[in-house]
Amino acid sequence: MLTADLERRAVRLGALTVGEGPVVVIGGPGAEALLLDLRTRREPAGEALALVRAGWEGPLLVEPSAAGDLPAIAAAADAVVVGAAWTRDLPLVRAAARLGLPVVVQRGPAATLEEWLAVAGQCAAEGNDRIVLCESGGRARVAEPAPDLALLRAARERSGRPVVAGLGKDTGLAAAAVAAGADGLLLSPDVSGEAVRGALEAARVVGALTRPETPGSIPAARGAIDRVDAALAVLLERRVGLAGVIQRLKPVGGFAGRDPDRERRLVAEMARRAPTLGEERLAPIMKAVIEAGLHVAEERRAPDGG
Ligand SMILES: O=C(O)C(=O)C[C@]1(C(=O)O)C=C[C@@H](O)C=C1
Repeated sequence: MLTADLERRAVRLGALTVGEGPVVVIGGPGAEALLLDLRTRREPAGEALALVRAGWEGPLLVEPSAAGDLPAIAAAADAVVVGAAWTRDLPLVRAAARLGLPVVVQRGPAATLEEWLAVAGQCAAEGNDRIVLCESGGRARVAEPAPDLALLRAARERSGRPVVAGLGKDTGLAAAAVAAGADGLLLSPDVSGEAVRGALEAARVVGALTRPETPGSIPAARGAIDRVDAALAVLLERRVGLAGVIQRLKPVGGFAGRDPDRERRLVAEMARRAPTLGEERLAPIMKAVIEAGLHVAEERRAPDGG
């Protein structure tokens, strides 16, 4: 039995790596990889793929509408998606695994963890170990299927394989899925641009807080730093708003009402979570942050003559 101690088997989908590094967003236009569901297309597979490829050179994941689509997929896609509807069709699963492409294995809505991992095992038995699991949930609770995040977590731990959360068009659970450990978010091909942007933001900001990264190159390390800075910026913006509220509530606000004791205490508290920096290095950082907040509060009060 595989355990969480085993090195996670990251899978490359074209230029995109799933399972190590940042959370990836797959789906419609604006995402890092596109998803093409041939079940929704009228043209033959080859034509539909040529159309998509004419406008997109990046990673492309394709779900077949029938076994006959597989050769066209092998020729033009970066991964084949074995959707929930196919997981009971073992000949198709095996044929998909033999294409030589990574396989995304979606859990059937009623499948248990064991049944789901057994489908992945069928792919591995064909000599294809480039498997990504996809948890999209069942139809038990809400009109739209929603991923079972506990199951996603368990699948990731048990298999050591990357797991993506299938969110469809509703990206309301994007942040929760990233926090639960999803390696990627899989959206519908026809999802709105706004939903894609929301998923990308959740992947960056929540991923920065919850997902350890060990980048091995300067661009990867800069990418990781950019994600941490994105989370820092969100928190700094929130902090400046709260600091403004407190200036209005205090009997004497602004620079005149500065409270050095409170500033020392909050730096000491932060040093517990940032021991590498420690109080001495955090103090000037927080001084700059606090003073920026006080300047903004004074600017905002100025028009009222306050
Ligand atoms: O806690 C306060 O009294 C505030 O005004 C907020 C705040 C801060 O930004 O955290 C700002 C100025 C004070 O010197 C201490 C803290």
